[in-house]
Amino acid sequence: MNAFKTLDDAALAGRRVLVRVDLNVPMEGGAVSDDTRIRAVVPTIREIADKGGRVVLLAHFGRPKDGPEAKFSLRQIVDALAERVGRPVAFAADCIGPAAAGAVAALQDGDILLLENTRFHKGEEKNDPAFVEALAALGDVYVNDAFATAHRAHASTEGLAHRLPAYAGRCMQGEIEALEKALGSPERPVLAVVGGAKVSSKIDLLENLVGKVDILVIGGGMANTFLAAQGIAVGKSLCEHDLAETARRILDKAKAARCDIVLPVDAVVAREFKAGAENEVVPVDAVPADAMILDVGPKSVATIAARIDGARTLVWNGPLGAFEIEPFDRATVAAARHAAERTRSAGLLTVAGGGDTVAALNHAGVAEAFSYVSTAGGAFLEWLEGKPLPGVEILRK
Ligand SMILES: Nc1ncnc2c1ncn2[C@@H]1O[C@H](COP(=O)(O)OP(=O)(O)OP(=O)(O)O)[C@@H](O)[C@H]1O
Ligand SMILES: O=C(O)[C@H](O)COP(=O)(O)O
Repeated sequence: MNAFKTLDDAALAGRRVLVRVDLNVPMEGGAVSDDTRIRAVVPTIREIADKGGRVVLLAHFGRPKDGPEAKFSLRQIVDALAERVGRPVAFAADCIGPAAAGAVAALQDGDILLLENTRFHKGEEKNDPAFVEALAALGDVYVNDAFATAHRAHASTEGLAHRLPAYAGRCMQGEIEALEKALGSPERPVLAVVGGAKVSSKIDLLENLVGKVDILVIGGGMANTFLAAQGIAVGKSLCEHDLAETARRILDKAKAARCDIVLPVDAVVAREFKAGAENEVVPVDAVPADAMILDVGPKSVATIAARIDGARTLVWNGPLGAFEIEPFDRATVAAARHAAERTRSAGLLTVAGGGDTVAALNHAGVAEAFSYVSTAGGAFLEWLEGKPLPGVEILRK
Protein backbone atom coordinates (compact mmCIF):
# COMPACT_ATOMS: atom_id res chain seq x y z
CA MET A 1 0.00 0.00 0.00
CA ASN A 2 1.30 3.42 -0.89
CA ALA A 3 0.66 6.33 1.39
CA PHE A 4 0.92 8.71 -1.55
CA LYS A 5 -1.58 9.61 -4.24
CA THR A 6 -1.14 8.17 -7.71
CA LEU A 7 -2.51 8.91 -11.16
CA ASP A 8 -5.63 6.99 -10.09
CA ASP A 9 -6.47 9.88 -7.75
CA ALA A 10 -5.73 12.78 -10.12
CA ALA A 11 -8.20 14.79 -12.23
CA LEU A 12 -6.19 15.32 -15.40
CA ALA A 13 -8.54 16.18 -18.29
CA GLY A 14 -7.93 19.65 -19.67
CA ARG A 15 -5.28 20.39 -17.03
CA ARG A 16 -1.65 21.38 -17.44
CA VAL A 17 0.25 18.56 -15.80
CA LEU A 18 3.88 19.22 -14.81
CA VAL A 19 5.54 15.82 -14.91
CA ARG A 20 9.08 15.46 -13.46
CA VAL A 21 10.88 12.64 -15.28
CA ASP A 22 14.51 11.41 -15.24
CA LEU A 23 15.90 11.66 -18.77
CA ASN A 24 19.52 11.64 -17.61
CA VAL A 25 20.37 8.92 -20.11
CA PRO A 26 23.79 7.75 -21.32
CA MET A 27 24.80 9.19 -24.73
CA GLU A 28 27.37 8.07 -27.26
CA GLY A 29 28.24 10.05 -30.38
CA GLY A 30 25.23 12.36 -29.91
CA ALA A 31 22.73 9.48 -29.66
CA VAL A 32 21.01 7.89 -26.68
CA SER A 33 22.98 4.71 -25.98
CA ASP A 34 20.58 3.25 -23.41
CA ASP A 35 16.90 4.19 -23.42
CA THR A 36 15.82 2.39 -20.22
CA ARG A 37 14.99 5.62 -18.37
CA ILE A 38 12.98 6.92 -21.35
CA ARG A 39 11.00 3.71 -21.67
CA ALA A 40 10.33 3.75 -17.92
CA VAL A 41 8.32 6.99 -18.10
CA VAL A 42 6.39 6.26 -21.29
CA PRO A 43 3.39 4.68 -19.46
CA THR A 44 2.91 7.79 -17.29
CA ILE A 45 3.18 10.16 -20.26
CA ARG A 46 0.74 8.17 -22.36
CA GLU A 47 -1.74 7.73 -19.50
CA ILE A 48 -1.87 11.46 -18.73
CA ALA A 49 -2.21 12.31 -22.42
CA ASP A 50 -4.90 9.65 -22.93
CA LYS A 51 -6.86 11.08 -19.99
CA GLY A 52 -6.83 14.49 -21.70
CA GLY A 53 -4.05 16.10 -19.69
CA ARG A 54 -1.57 18.52 -21.28
CA VAL A 55 1.78 16.93 -20.50
CA VAL A 56 4.59 19.35 -19.60
CA LEU A 57 7.78 17.38 -18.94
CA LEU A 58 10.46 18.68 -16.55
CA ALA A 59 13.87 17.01 -16.45
CA HIS A 60 17.58 17.60 -15.88
CA PHE A 61 20.46 16.37 -18.00
CA GLY A 62 23.99 16.01 -16.63
CA ARG A 63 25.47 18.48 -14.17
CA PRO A 64 25.76 21.88 -15.90
CA LYS A 65 27.58 24.38 -13.71
CA ASP A 66 27.09 27.78 -15.35
CA GLY A 67 23.78 28.03 -17.15
CA PRO A 68 22.86 26.77 -20.61
CA GLU A 69 25.37 24.64 -22.52
CA ALA A 70 24.58 22.75 -25.74
CA LYS A 71 26.07 19.49 -24.47
CA PHE A 72 23.58 19.48 -21.58
CA SER A 73 20.56 20.44 -23.69
CA LEU A 74 17.51 18.17 -23.55
CA ARG A 75 16.90 19.05 -27.20
CA GLN A 76 19.11 16.10 -28.08
CA ILE A 77 16.66 13.73 -26.31
CA VAL A 78 13.45 14.94 -28.01
CA ASP A 79 13.49 12.60 -31.01
CA ALA A 80 14.31 9.51 -28.93
CA LEU A 81 11.52 10.43 -26.51
CA ALA A 82 8.94 11.05 -29.24
CA GLU A 83 9.83 7.76 -30.88
CA ARG A 84 9.42 5.77 -27.61
CA VAL A 85 6.17 7.53 -26.70
CA GLY A 86 4.94 7.05 -30.27
CA ARG A 87 3.58 10.63 -30.42
CA PRO A 88 4.94 14.08 -31.28
CA VAL A 89 6.81 15.87 -28.50
CA ALA A 90 7.22 19.67 -28.65
CA PHE A 91 10.27 21.38 -27.10
CA ALA A 92 10.72 24.73 -25.36
CA ALA A 93 14.18 26.28 -25.16
CA ASP A 94 13.74 27.27 -21.50
CA CYS A 95 11.88 25.72 -18.57
CA ILE A 96 10.55 29.06 -17.25
CA GLY A 97 9.79 32.50 -18.69
CA PRO A 98 8.22 33.47 -22.01
CA ALA A 99 9.57 30.52 -24.06
CA ALA A 100 8.09 28.01 -21.64
CA ALA A 101 4.85 29.95 -21.08
CA GLY A 102 4.25 30.30 -24.84
CA ALA A 103 4.84 26.61 -25.49
CA VAL A 104 2.55 25.57 -22.63
CA ALA A 105 -0.18 27.97 -23.79
CA ALA A 106 -0.07 26.38 -27.26
CA LEU A 107 -0.83 22.88 -25.91
CA GLN A 108 -4.12 21.13 -26.63
CA ASP A 109 -5.51 18.35 -24.45
CA GLY A 110 -3.35 15.22 -24.91
CA ASP A 111 -0.32 17.13 -26.25
CA ILE A 112 3.21 16.58 -24.93
CA LEU A 113 5.90 19.23 -24.35
CA LEU A 114 9.45 18.83 -23.03
CA LEU A 115 11.01 21.87 -21.32
CA GLU A 116 14.74 22.57 -21.42
CA ASN A 117 17.09 21.31 -18.66
CA THR A 118 15.90 22.58 -15.26
CA ARG A 119 19.55 22.69 -14.08
CA PHE A 120 20.26 25.58 -16.48
CA HIS A 121 18.84 27.69 -13.63
CA LYS A 122 20.63 27.84 -10.28
CA GLY A 123 17.23 27.95 -8.53
CA GLU A 124 16.65 24.29 -9.41
CA GLU A 125 19.33 22.75 -7.19
CA LYS A 126 18.84 25.45 -4.53
CA ASN A 127 15.11 24.67 -4.44
CA ASP A 128 14.71 28.44 -4.61
CA PRO A 129 11.10 29.55 -3.89
CA ALA A 130 11.12 32.09 -6.76
CA PHE A 131 12.16 29.39 -9.23
CA VAL A 132 9.54 27.01 -7.81
CA GLU A 133 6.93 29.75 -8.36
CA ALA A 134 8.08 30.24 -11.97
CA LEU A 135 7.68 26.50 -12.62
CA ALA A 136 4.39 26.25 -10.73
CA ALA A 137 2.94 29.02 -12.94
CA LEU A 138 3.13 26.58 -15.86
CA GLY A 139 0.94 23.84 -14.37
CA ASP A 140 -2.23 22.96 -12.47
CA VAL A 141 -1.12 19.55 -11.25
CA TYR A 142 2.31 18.04 -10.42
CA VAL A 143 3.30 14.43 -11.06
CA ASN A 144 6.70 13.11 -9.94
CA ASP A 145 7.82 10.12 -12.00
CA ALA A 146 11.57 10.59 -11.41
CA PHE A 147 12.44 8.01 -8.77
CA ALA A 148 16.05 8.17 -9.99
CA THR A 149 16.23 11.83 -8.87
CA ALA A 150 14.12 11.48 -5.72
CA HIS A 151 17.21 11.78 -3.49
CA ARG A 152 17.56 15.41 -4.56
CA ALA A 153 15.48 18.10 -2.80
CA HIS A 154 15.41 20.30 -5.89
CA ALA A 155 12.70 22.68 -7.12
CA SER A 156 11.33 20.26 -9.70
CA THR A 157 11.64 17.15 -7.51
CA GLU A 158 10.47 18.50 -4.15
CA GLY A 159 9.61 22.20 -4.18
CA LEU A 160 6.74 21.87 -6.65
CA ALA A 161 4.97 19.30 -4.48
CA HIS A 162 4.45 22.05 -1.85
CA ARG A 163 2.79 24.29 -4.42
CA LEU A 164 0.55 22.07 -6.57
CA PRO A 165 -1.61 18.97 -5.98
CA ALA A 166 1.06 16.23 -6.15
CA TYR A 167 0.90 12.64 -7.36
CA ALA A 168 3.32 9.78 -8.00
CA GLY A 169 3.66 8.66 -11.61
CA ARG A 170 3.63 4.99 -12.61
CA CYS A 171 7.44 4.65 -12.74
CA MET A 172 7.84 6.17 -9.26
CA GLN A 173 5.04 3.99 -7.92
CA GLY A 174 6.38 0.83 -9.57
CA GLU A 175 9.96 1.38 -8.39
CA ILE A 176 8.99 1.82 -4.75
CA GLU A 177 6.67 -1.17 -4.79
CA ALA A 178 9.24 -3.40 -6.51
CA LEU A 179 12.15 -2.37 -4.27
CA GLU A 180 10.11 -2.84 -1.10
CA LYS A 181 8.99 -6.26 -2.31
CA ALA A 182 12.49 -7.39 -3.34
CA LEU A 183 14.60 -5.86 -0.58
CA GLY A 184 12.19 -5.19 2.29
CA SER A 185 13.70 -8.12 4.24
CA PRO A 186 16.54 -9.49 2.13
CA GLU A 187 17.97 -12.96 2.57
CA ARG A 188 21.57 -12.85 3.91
CA PRO A 189 24.39 -12.67 3.14
CA VAL A 190 23.73 -9.44 1.28
CA LEU A 191 26.49 -8.40 -1.13
CA ALA A 192 26.65 -4.84 -2.47
CA VAL A 193 28.76 -3.90 -5.50
CA VAL A 194 29.46 -0.19 -5.83
CA GLY A 195 31.55 1.26 -8.64
CA GLY A 196 31.17 4.04 -11.18
CA ALA A 197 32.47 7.56 -11.38
CA LYS A 198 30.30 9.69 -9.06
CA VAL A 199 32.73 9.27 -6.18
CA SER A 200 32.13 12.48 -4.23
CA SER A 201 28.35 12.23 -4.39
CA LYS A 202 28.20 8.55 -3.43
CA ILE A 203 31.06 7.93 -1.01
CA ASP A 204 29.10 9.20 2.00
CA LEU A 205 26.39 6.64 1.31
CA LEU A 206 28.86 3.86 1.91
CA GLU A 207 29.19 4.84 5.55
CA ASN A 208 25.61 3.74 6.24
CA LEU A 209 25.64 0.96 3.68
CA VAL A 210 28.37 -0.96 5.51
CA GLY A 211 25.96 -1.23 8.43
CA LYS A 212 23.30 -2.78 6.21
CA VAL A 213 25.16 -5.27 3.99
CA ASP A 214 27.49 -8.18 4.79
CA ILE A 215 29.99 -7.69 1.97
CA LEU A 216 30.82 -4.53 0.01
CA VAL A 217 32.71 -4.91 -3.26
CA ILE A 218 34.17 -1.59 -4.38
CA GLY A 219 35.19 -1.16 -8.02
CA GLY A 220 35.32 1.49 -10.74
CA GLY A 221 36.52 5.00 -9.99
CA MET A 222 35.28 4.59 -6.40
CA ALA A 223 37.91 1.88 -5.71
CA ASN A 224 40.77 4.17 -6.73
CA THR A 225 39.90 6.61 -3.96
CA PHE A 226 39.98 3.77 -1.39
CA LEU A 227 43.28 2.42 -2.75
CA ALA A 228 44.84 5.89 -2.62
CA ALA A 229 43.55 6.31 0.96
CA GLN A 230 45.62 3.26 1.87
CA GLY A 231 48.75 4.83 0.46
CA ILE A 232 48.66 3.08 -2.93
CA ALA A 233 49.78 5.24 -5.88
CA VAL A 234 47.07 5.19 -8.56
CA GLY A 235 48.86 7.26 -11.22
CA LYS A 236 46.50 9.30 -13.39
CA SER A 237 43.39 7.32 -12.40
CA LEU A 238 40.07 8.98 -11.63
CA CYS A 239 40.53 9.50 -7.89
CA GLU A 240 39.33 11.99 -5.29
CA HIS A 241 42.41 12.35 -3.10
CA ASP A 242 40.70 14.83 -0.78
CA LEU A 243 38.24 12.10 0.22
CA ALA A 244 40.98 9.86 1.65
CA GLU A 245 39.90 10.52 5.21
CA THR A 246 36.28 9.70 4.40
CA ALA A 247 37.41 6.47 2.76
CA ARG A 248 39.47 5.50 5.83
CA ARG A 249 36.53 6.25 8.12
CA ILE A 250 34.32 3.97 5.99
CA LEU A 251 36.91 1.17 6.19
CA ASP A 252 36.97 1.51 10.02
CA LYS A 253 33.20 1.58 10.21
CA ALA A 254 32.99 -1.55 8.04
CA LYS A 255 35.35 -3.38 10.38
CA ALA A 256 33.24 -2.41 13.39
CA ALA A 257 30.06 -3.49 11.57
CA ARG A 258 31.67 -6.78 10.45
CA CYS A 259 31.10 -5.88 6.82
CA ASP A 260 33.76 -7.36 4.54
CA ILE A 261 35.20 -4.83 2.13
CA VAL A 262 36.54 -6.24 -1.12
CA LEU A 263 38.89 -3.95 -3.03
CA PRO A 264 40.61 -4.77 -6.34
CA VAL A 265 43.99 -6.53 -6.11
CA ASP A 266 44.83 -6.04 -9.78
CA ALA A 267 43.86 -3.53 -12.44
CA VAL A 268 43.77 -2.98 -16.18
CA VAL A 269 45.72 0.20 -16.89
CA ALA A 270 46.13 2.33 -20.00
CA ARG A 271 47.59 5.68 -20.92
CA GLU A 272 44.65 6.83 -23.04
CA PHE A 273 40.93 6.86 -22.33
CA LYS A 274 39.82 5.44 -25.66
CA ALA A 275 38.57 2.21 -27.19
CA GLY A 276 41.34 -0.25 -27.98
CA ALA A 277 43.99 1.73 -26.08
CA GLU A 278 47.12 -0.26 -25.38
CA ASN A 279 46.73 -1.76 -21.90
CA GLU A 280 48.20 -4.13 -19.37
CA VAL A 281 47.18 -5.91 -16.18
CA VAL A 282 49.18 -4.91 -13.09
CA PRO A 283 48.87 -5.46 -9.33
CA VAL A 284 47.20 -2.42 -7.78
CA ASP A 285 50.44 -1.44 -6.05
CA ALA A 286 52.30 -1.28 -9.38
CA VAL A 287 50.25 1.23 -11.38
CA PRO A 288 52.67 3.27 -13.55
CA ALA A 289 52.68 6.98 -12.69
CA ASP A 290 51.61 7.97 -16.23
CA ALA A 291 48.81 5.38 -16.52
CA MET A 292 45.22 5.17 -15.29
CA ILE A 293 43.14 2.29 -13.98
CA LEU A 294 40.26 1.71 -16.39
CA ASP A 295 39.03 -1.66 -15.15
CA VAL A 296 39.54 -4.13 -12.32
CA GLY A 297 41.80 -7.05 -13.25
CA PRO A 298 41.09 -10.79 -13.70
CA LYS A 299 42.18 -11.84 -10.19
CA SER A 300 39.77 -9.29 -8.72
CA VAL A 301 37.00 -10.56 -11.00
CA ALA A 302 37.59 -14.12 -9.74
CA THR A 303 37.30 -12.89 -6.13
CA ILE A 304 34.10 -11.00 -6.94
CA ALA A 305 32.64 -14.12 -8.60
CA ALA A 306 33.45 -16.20 -5.51
CA ARG A 307 31.80 -13.58 -3.28
CA ILE A 308 28.72 -13.64 -5.51
CA ASP A 309 28.62 -17.43 -5.10
CA GLY A 310 28.48 -17.03 -1.33
CA ALA A 311 25.71 -14.41 -1.33
CA ARG A 312 21.91 -14.79 -1.29
CA THR A 313 21.17 -11.19 -2.30
CA LEU A 314 23.16 -8.90 -4.60
CA VAL A 315 22.63 -5.16 -4.98
CA TRP A 316 24.68 -3.32 -7.58
CA ASN A 317 25.27 0.30 -8.55
CA GLY A 318 28.13 1.55 -10.68
CA PRO A 319 30.16 -0.32 -13.30
CA LEU A 320 33.47 -1.93 -12.27
CA GLY A 321 35.31 -0.17 -15.10
CA ALA A 322 34.94 2.20 -18.04
CA PHE A 323 32.62 -0.32 -19.72
CA GLU A 324 31.68 1.99 -22.62
CA ILE A 325 35.12 1.55 -24.16
CA GLU A 326 36.41 -1.91 -25.01
CA PRO A 327 38.28 -3.78 -23.67
CA PHE A 328 37.64 -2.01 -20.35
CA ASP A 329 34.18 -3.58 -20.16
CA ARG A 330 35.54 -7.04 -19.33
CA ALA A 331 35.22 -7.09 -15.53
CA THR A 332 31.74 -5.52 -15.56
CA VAL A 333 30.52 -7.93 -18.24
CA ALA A 334 32.04 -10.98 -16.50
CA ALA A 335 30.63 -10.09 -13.08
CA ALA A 336 27.21 -9.24 -14.54
CA ARG A 337 27.03 -12.52 -16.45
CA HIS A 338 28.15 -14.46 -13.38
CA ALA A 339 25.45 -12.80 -11.25
CA ALA A 340 22.83 -13.53 -13.91
CA GLU A 341 23.91 -17.19 -14.04
CA ARG A 342 23.61 -17.46 -10.21
CA THR A 343 20.15 -15.89 -10.43
CA ARG A 344 19.10 -18.68 -12.77
CA SER A 345 20.92 -21.59 -11.16
CA ALA A 346 20.97 -20.74 -7.46
CA GLY A 347 18.06 -18.36 -6.91
CA LEU A 348 20.35 -15.42 -6.07
CA LEU A 349 18.24 -12.28 -5.80
CA THR A 350 19.87 -9.69 -8.06
CA VAL A 351 18.84 -6.03 -7.93
CA ALA A 352 20.78 -3.40 -9.87
CA GLY A 353 20.23 0.31 -10.49
CA GLY A 354 21.72 3.37 -12.16
CA GLY A 355 21.73 4.97 -15.61
CA ASP A 356 25.12 3.57 -16.64
CA THR A 357 24.73 0.40 -14.59
CA VAL A 358 21.61 -0.53 -16.54
CA ALA A 359 23.43 0.34 -19.77
CA ALA A 360 26.27 -1.96 -18.67
CA LEU A 361 23.87 -4.82 -17.93
CA ASN A 362 22.26 -4.33 -21.33
CA HIS A 363 25.74 -4.30 -22.87
CA ALA A 364 26.44 -7.63 -21.12
CA GLY A 365 23.08 -8.92 -22.37
CA VAL A 366 21.81 -9.78 -18.88
CA ALA A 367 19.45 -6.99 -17.78
CA GLU A 368 16.47 -9.30 -18.34
CA ALA A 369 18.10 -12.05 -16.27
CA PHE A 370 18.41 -9.89 -13.15
CA SER A 371 15.60 -10.15 -10.58
CA TYR A 372 14.94 -6.41 -10.74
CA VAL A 373 16.58 -3.47 -12.48
CA SER A 374 15.87 0.00 -11.12
CA THR A 375 16.24 3.21 -13.15
CA ALA A 376 17.87 4.79 -10.08
CA GLY A 377 21.54 4.85 -9.08
CA GLY A 378 22.24 7.34 -6.28
CA ALA A 379 18.57 7.30 -5.22
CA PHE A 380 18.63 3.50 -5.14
CA LEU A 381 21.69 3.53 -2.85
CA GLU A 382 20.10 6.09 -0.55
CA TRP A 383 16.91 4.04 -0.45
CA LEU A 384 19.04 0.99 0.47
CA GLU A 385 20.68 2.97 3.27
CA GLY A 386 17.21 3.55 4.67
CA LYS A 387 17.42 7.30 4.11
CA PRO A 388 14.15 9.15 3.41
CA LEU A 389 14.15 10.40 -0.20
CA PRO A 390 12.89 14.02 -0.31
CA GLY A 391 11.07 13.50 -3.62
CA VAL A 392 9.18 10.53 -2.19
CA GLU A 393 8.61 11.88 1.34
CA ILE A 394 6.87 15.01 0.11
CA LEU A 395 4.47 12.86 -1.93
CA ARG A 396 3.60 10.90 1.21
CA LYS A 397 2.60 14.08 3.09
N1 LIG B 1 38.13 3.19 -13.42
C1 LIG B 1 37.32 4.08 -13.99
N2 LIG B 1 37.82 5.23 -14.49
C2 LIG B 1 37.01 6.13 -15.08
N3 LIG B 1 35.67 6.00 -15.20
C3 LIG B 1 35.13 4.88 -14.71
C4 LIG B 1 35.92 3.87 -14.09
N4 LIG B 1 35.07 2.88 -13.71
C5 LIG B 1 33.83 3.25 -14.07
N5 LIG B 1 33.84 4.45 -14.67
C6 LIG B 1 32.71 5.19 -15.26
O1 LIG B 1 31.66 5.32 -14.33
C7 LIG B 1 30.50 5.73 -15.06
C8 LIG B 1 29.24 5.32 -14.35
O2 LIG B 1 29.24 5.83 -13.02
P1 LIG B 1 27.94 6.35 -12.26
O3 LIG B 1 28.32 6.53 -10.83
O4 LIG B 1 27.38 7.53 -12.98
O5 LIG B 1 26.95 5.09 -12.37
P2 LIG B 1 25.39 5.03 -12.71
O6 LIG B 1 25.01 3.60 -12.81
O7 LIG B 1 25.08 5.87 -13.92
O8 LIG B 1 24.71 5.67 -11.45
P3 LIG B 1 23.78 7.01 -11.41
O9 LIG B 1 22.48 6.61 -12.01
O10 LIG B 1 23.76 7.37 -9.96
O11 LIG B 1 24.50 8.05 -12.24
C9 LIG B 1 30.66 5.12 -16.43
O12 LIG B 1 30.59 6.15 -17.39
C10 LIG B 1 32.06 4.48 -16.41
O13 LIG B 1 32.81 4.70 -17.58
O1 LIG C 1 21.76 9.73 -12.80
C1 LIG C 1 21.26 9.91 -11.68
O2 LIG C 1 21.57 9.23 -10.68
C2 LIG C 1 20.13 10.92 -11.54
O3 LIG C 1 19.72 11.40 -12.78
C3 LIG C 1 20.54 12.05 -10.61
O4 LIG C 1 21.62 12.76 -11.17
P1 LIG C 1 22.62 13.60 -10.21
O5 LIG C 1 23.44 12.57 -9.46
O6 LIG C 1 23.42 14.46 -11.12
O7 LIG C 1 21.74 14.38 -9.26
